[in-house]
Amino acid sequence: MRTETMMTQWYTTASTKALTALHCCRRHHISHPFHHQRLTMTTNHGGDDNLDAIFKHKRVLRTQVKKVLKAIDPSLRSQQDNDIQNIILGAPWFKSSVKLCAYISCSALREVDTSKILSEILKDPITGGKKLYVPRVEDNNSHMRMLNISRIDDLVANSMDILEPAPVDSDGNAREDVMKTNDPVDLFLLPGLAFDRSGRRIGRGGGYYDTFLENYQELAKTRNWKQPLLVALSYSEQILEEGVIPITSSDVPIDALVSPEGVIPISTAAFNRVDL
Ligand SMILES: Nc1nc2c(c(=O)[nH]1)N(C=O)[C@@H](CNc1ccc(C(=O)N[C@@H](CCC(=O)O)C(=O)O)cc1)CN2
Ligand SMILES: Nc1ncnc2c1ncn2[C@@H]1O[C@H](COP(=O)(O)OP(=O)(O)OP(=O)(O)O)[C@@H](O)[C@H]1O
Repeated sequence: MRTETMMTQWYTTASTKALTALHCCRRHHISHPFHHQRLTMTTNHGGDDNLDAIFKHKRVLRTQVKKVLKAIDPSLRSQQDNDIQNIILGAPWFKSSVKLCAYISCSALREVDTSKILSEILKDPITGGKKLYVPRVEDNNSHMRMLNISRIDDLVANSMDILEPAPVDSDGNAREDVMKTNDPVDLFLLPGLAFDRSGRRIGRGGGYYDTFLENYQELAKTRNWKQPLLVALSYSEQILEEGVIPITSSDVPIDALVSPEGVIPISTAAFNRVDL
């Protein structure tokens, strides 16, 4: 009873903070794009024994952020889409990347548009020198693969209405799975619903990305590869105040955020990229 009351209080305070953060974002449009705080995120808020409360709180935050995203004026959203994509296209860490994993944005989900970035990568895959891998959900067990595509036409809508590649290409050959390749991925462009400036990220609740990233990081470690830079794309309204996003030990922290105001480096890896 006492624990329940305490949890409800914590949960209510956190929700109020989240709403305040959302309102602040909307009014002030984030005035400090470069936040020089290094990432030290090994503990979680409340511990895994509070898992139910954490998942419940994440669900509340998802609902609130979705509402805010739906309320953004389409022309302002489109402006943010352009700004974010232009920042990425002009960034040295993007230009120098050779093997990338990126998401195929879904406008119905109000995700930051990636179409311009994807077209640029796929424009001239031979001379452009970049290889692209995109998500394909395999089952309901949080299992996602990243498969190679070389043309936007390689994509078909899945049951969730998100475009994804068929497992085989038009010639009937199995698409390359990034977990089975011999070279490291340098860059992940990640979707998400909410973020903070310390690297916390909330996805859509499937656990797909966290599971995938943990497996990929493990693979990179066993092969002695440099870890990829994990960069999330975020509308200003999705960056929440510190202390609002609860995390568990399964949540993989991001290295940097790109919002219309600029790149926000977070981890030591991001700060060490002198070109960031
Ligand atoms: N563009 C894109 N592709 C992606 C992801 C993503 O977040 N964005 N995923 C990242 O995991 C995986 C797919 N996971 C997804 C999980 C939920 C929903 C979705 O439509 N959720 C609804 C709520 C559904 C419900 O609660 O019943 C929503 O968010 O409104 C979509 C994709 C792989 N591909
Ligand atoms: N109360 C709960 N107890 C244990 N596991 C849960 C609970 N609620 C949800 N989960 C599971 O935890 C996993 C991860 O959820 P989480 O909220 O971390 O996802 P996410 O970070 O939004 O997703 P993604 O990694 O795809 O972006 C999901 O597979 C979900 O089914």
